[in-house]
Amino acid sequence: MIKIAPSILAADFSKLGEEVLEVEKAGADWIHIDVMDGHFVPNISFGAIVVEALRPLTKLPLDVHLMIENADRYIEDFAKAGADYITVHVEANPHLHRTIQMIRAAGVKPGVVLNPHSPIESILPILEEIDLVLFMTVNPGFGGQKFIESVVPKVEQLSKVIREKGLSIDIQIDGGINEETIIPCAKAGANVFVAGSAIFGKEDRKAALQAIKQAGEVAIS
Ligand SMILES: O=C(CO)[C@H](O)[C@H](O)COP(=O)(O)O
Ligand SMILES: [Fe+2]
Repeated sequence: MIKIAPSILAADFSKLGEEVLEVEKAGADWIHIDVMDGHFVPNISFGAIVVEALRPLTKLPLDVHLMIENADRYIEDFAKAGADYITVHVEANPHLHRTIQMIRAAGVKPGVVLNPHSPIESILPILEEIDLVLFMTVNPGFGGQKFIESVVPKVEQLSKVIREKGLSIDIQIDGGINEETIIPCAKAGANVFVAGSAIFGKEDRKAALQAIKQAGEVAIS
């Protein structure tokens, strides 16, 4: 089953609550929340208070993508704010086991993120500990960038490993997803798709979201 997670990074921040409600009504499965610190990535977005503000508005899972250094220091804050998933970058977290255990201990589902150039080998030792792997198909930091197709074979490889090990792990793709780029990713085994500009950048969010979802479903049918 294909899940769509609109990224609020591309929403109108002056009416963020309404934007979230609109994509929920349009059929969103998760809400993707991009946290950027201006260190790990060159951009600054927002912190846990935004998660806390959105939590009472929706029952959808809040999927918090931490593009920050020292993630351990902020896990408790995001958990208390109401995150359902917290994903951390392998490139920014040298003590991944500890970080993942902290997320789990805080009652949140942990996931790891790989930048487009990062090999899947770096996460094989912790596959049993996580609920989600996120493949970046752009370099993190900004919305609206072009999809990097060379990530797709990595998705296929990991998907095979997960199947062989009999694990139940969501594979998420983030960056440049639209109704065309979702096709090779879904075929490669991904099942959760972040889309920012391809949904919030469109007048008719429902039509945009449903077109992306349907393209993914057709690809795997
Ligand atoms: O993590 C991100 C950027 O670092 C965003 O989730 C991603 O860029 C979504 O935006 P778009 O769909 O417009 O590419
Ligand atoms: Fe993201």
